[in-house]
Amino acid sequence: MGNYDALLLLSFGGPEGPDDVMPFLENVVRGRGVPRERLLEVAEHYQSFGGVSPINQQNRDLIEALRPELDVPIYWGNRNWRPFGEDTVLRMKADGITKAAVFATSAFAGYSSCRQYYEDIARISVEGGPELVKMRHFGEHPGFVAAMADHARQALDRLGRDDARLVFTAHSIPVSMAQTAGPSGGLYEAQLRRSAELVSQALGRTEPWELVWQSRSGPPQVPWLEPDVLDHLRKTDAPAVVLVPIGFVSDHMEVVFDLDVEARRLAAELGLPLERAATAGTHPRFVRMVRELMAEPEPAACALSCCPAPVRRPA
Ligand SMILES: CC1=C(CCC(=O)O)c2cc3nc(cc4[nH]c(cc5[nH]c(cc1n2)c(C)c5CCC(=O)O)c(CCC(=O)O)c4C)C(CCC(=O)O)=C3C
Ligand SMILES: [Fe+2]
Repeated sequence: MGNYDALLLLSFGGPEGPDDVMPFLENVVRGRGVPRERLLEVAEHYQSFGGVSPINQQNRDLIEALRPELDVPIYWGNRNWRPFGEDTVLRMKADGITKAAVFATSAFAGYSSCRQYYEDIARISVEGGPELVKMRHFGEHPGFVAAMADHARQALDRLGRDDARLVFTAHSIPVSMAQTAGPSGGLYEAQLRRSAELVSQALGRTEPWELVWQSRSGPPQVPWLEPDVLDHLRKTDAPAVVLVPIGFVSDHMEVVFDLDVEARRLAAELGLPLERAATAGTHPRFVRMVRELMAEPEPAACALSCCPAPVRRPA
């Protein structure tokens, strides 16, 4: 395997109990101008799941699935909650790790999905500690595509009808952030569309699919990518829908709340047959992809001008 002596799984982090929820959310939105009401609403989503985000267990499961695949130690650190990346890197240094591949749990270009992980790497890196090399975007990698296609197929089978439409979903982001994603802009959406098309092709489908957005945050006066998945379901002429959360790598809170609770409830009200495809999670082909990424030539870091941080607004 390449010349890495460890893998660092770098993730978002999430609360592990009711008392963690508000401090976690404060970490996430520090300086990002997310209105208080939105924060309290999202806190309720977490509290309705006992204050526990599924993302941490998902990451633990991914690490267990990766162990037999890799011949180097695997470390885990987060941006917004324990185990914090800062602490993990100190352990890696103490263990004598010199150069680690960084697998960020986010597949596509953009500030939130890519640049912010570079910022994390810069912040947590320490003198005499491991060099941290971020792996490339993987939303169009055959391993990711095959895992998503497999899960979409299973959801189609559960629904049991061949007239269902594939409706891909991804996290909405501010329009300004979408416009500055990638070296020449628009790369978040462009990569998502290519990935969705590859999944559709892998299923041998020629029917049209759609890409819609979910989990909008931020102040209402700032435009974010649309249409929202719920608005889309209200208007769709599709006789049945399979939601494919292509923009997420595991079934975390946005997926289990915004899709499995909200979208499902709406579909039931509308009488619209709907299933949700699983995310890549620990699909064996996805797990193998991590090893394949580590065996590739060391990826060049994105240019610093790429996916700039949004202008900060006070809450
Ligand atoms: C593109 C994207 C991804 C996908 C790529 C990736 O996976 O990295 C993603 C993932 C995630 N987002 C997550 C959670 C949150 N995101 C928030 C807020 C925001 N997300 C944004 C974008 C994205 N977010 C943006 C532009 C904001 C506005 C504030 C800001 O500019 O930062 C907020 C604040 C409250 C609110 O929702 O308003 C929370 C709690 C969790 C953890 C879930 C769990 O606990 O299971 C995960 C994996
Ligand atoms: Fe988010």
